[in-house]
Amino acid sequence: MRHAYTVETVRKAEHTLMTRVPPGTLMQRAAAGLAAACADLLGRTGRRRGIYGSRVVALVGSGDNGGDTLYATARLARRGAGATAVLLAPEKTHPGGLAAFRRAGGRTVTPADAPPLIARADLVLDGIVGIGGKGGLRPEAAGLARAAYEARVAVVAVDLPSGVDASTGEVHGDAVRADATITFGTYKPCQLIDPAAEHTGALRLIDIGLGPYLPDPELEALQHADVAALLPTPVGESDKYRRGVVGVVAGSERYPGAAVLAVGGALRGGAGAVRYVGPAADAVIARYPETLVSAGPPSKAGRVQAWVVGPGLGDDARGRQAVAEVLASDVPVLVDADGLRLADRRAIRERTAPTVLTPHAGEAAALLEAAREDVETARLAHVRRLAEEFAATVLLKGSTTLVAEQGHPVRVNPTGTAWLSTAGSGDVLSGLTGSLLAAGLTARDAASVGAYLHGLAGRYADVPFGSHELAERIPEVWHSVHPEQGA
Ligand SMILES: NC(=O)C1=CN([C@@H]2O[C@H](COP(=O)(O)OP(=O)(O)OC[C@H]3O[C@@H](n4cnc5c(N)ncnc54)[C@H](OP(=O)(O)O)[C@@H]3O)[C@@H](O)[C@H]2O)[C@@H](O)CC1
Ligand SMILES: Nc1ncnc2c1ncn2[C@@H]1O[C@H](COP(=O)(O)OP(=O)(O)O)[C@@H](O)[C@H]1O
Ligand SMILES: [K+]
Repeated sequence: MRHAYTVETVRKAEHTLMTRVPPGTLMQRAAAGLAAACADLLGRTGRRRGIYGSRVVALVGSGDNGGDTLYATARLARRGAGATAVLLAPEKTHPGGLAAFRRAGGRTVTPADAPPLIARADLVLDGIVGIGGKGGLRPEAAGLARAAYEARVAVVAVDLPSGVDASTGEVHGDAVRADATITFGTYKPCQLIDPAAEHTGALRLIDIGLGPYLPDPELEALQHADVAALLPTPVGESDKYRRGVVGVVAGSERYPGAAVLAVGGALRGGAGAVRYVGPAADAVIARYPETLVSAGPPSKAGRVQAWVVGPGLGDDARGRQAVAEVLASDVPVLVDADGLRLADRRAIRERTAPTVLTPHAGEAAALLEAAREDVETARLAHVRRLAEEFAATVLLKGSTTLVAEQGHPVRVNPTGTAWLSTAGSGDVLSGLTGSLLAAGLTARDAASVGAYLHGLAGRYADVPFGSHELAERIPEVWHSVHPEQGA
């Protein structure tokens, strides 16, 4: 599991740790890790395939982020790199870092003289601001970031790409675009949540001894081992009912395909059986003959361990009634797509069994009466608000999928690809996640494991793919996560 913390928490932990180690220790740990990571990178990608003779340009701001950068660049200079520091605030530059840099033979220049040096560099270190940054980059710093981007030089962000909001992943104004980010002590939300995560590049954590001083995480991201431990596995005495039956209420005369896609996802999520309820039974059976189908209302369909309601449901009276019946049940319910529009807000809030809502940004905006772009630019705040207002587990889809439930750290999905933004891919996700719910995972685990597997399926599928491909890829994905199971 990867954990991330906001600036406030990082500062508190650092404060405690700093009282227990000699002054300057943490910065030296950070700089040593940073220099080693840059050395690796220069070895692999620099024009000279190594540190000696390489050209390193450090962009140095007024705080400790600039200090880390100067100490690290001094280390590279001592190993033969030609090092230049662009000082954005010469009179406020970290004095110890600057002295070390000069002793190592580094030279300093003004921002005005920097662009040609940046264009010829093998590596640019972004030490403009770290966790002390406020708002987007100031114009002078923004110009340097642009010069590096336009010259296609490799950029390593020190702690985080300067200009992004460390605690929320929001980006207000100009920010550095890094190829790699070397972060210290713990991950920060900006490295995991878009739009800031898009600026981060490859991410590496340097241990500076902060771990014991950090509280419960504010954000977490599952990794393969976490997902493997959560995947449902049939045991000796399992039968289809014990493995869980998932009911799928989806599709309409107009959108039969949504039913097929949701059922396809559900068949791959580990439940023992899939029960389909709705008017698209013929299409479902034609593709997946193992589905149990019924044409009547959900309340007459027989027992299930979890319901999925909404994909392609349309918005007529039948759909509305089906959503109400499902919400009135005493088993976990996942509400997606049209279901989100048809569901009565109070009925969701008053449920005692778990409820998972899976809106994309547009649906989330409608639920919160907010603007879509506000949801997209401040995903963390909005997913938390939804979880609170609806007293539900909320999976907010999009470029970064987030799962929020009150009283728990928000989960960030680390898998996925923009190729998933194709019609019907959300239907597969809802079926898959509902199946995990029926198999007995908690709402939060089902949502985060569903998003994880779905995201990997998108990465495994040959592009460009149609959404039906995603369900077919799940066994392969399952196997990659849990090598003793799956394809
Ligand atoms: N604490 C620790 O134990 C450890 C911390 N470590 C390191 O310290 C970093 C945090 O250092 P920090 O607190 O000095 O803040 P930092 O991010 O360098 O920036 C501060 C200055 O930047 C300026 N500025 C602000 N916004 C700006 C903008 N938009 N555009 C341009 N400039 C802007 C503003 O200056 P102003 O001009 O307003 O006076 C402000 O004072 C952390 O990320 C990590 O790298 C490691 O060594 C490990 C141990
Ligand atoms: N830019 C993106 N990067 C990664 N994943 C994305 C992106 N855009 C959308 N997705 C994913 O694609 C799926 C789309 O779901 P949804 O919006 O419900 O589409 P549909 O309604 O057509 O099924 C979601 O899983 C979402 O997280
Ligand atoms: K930085």
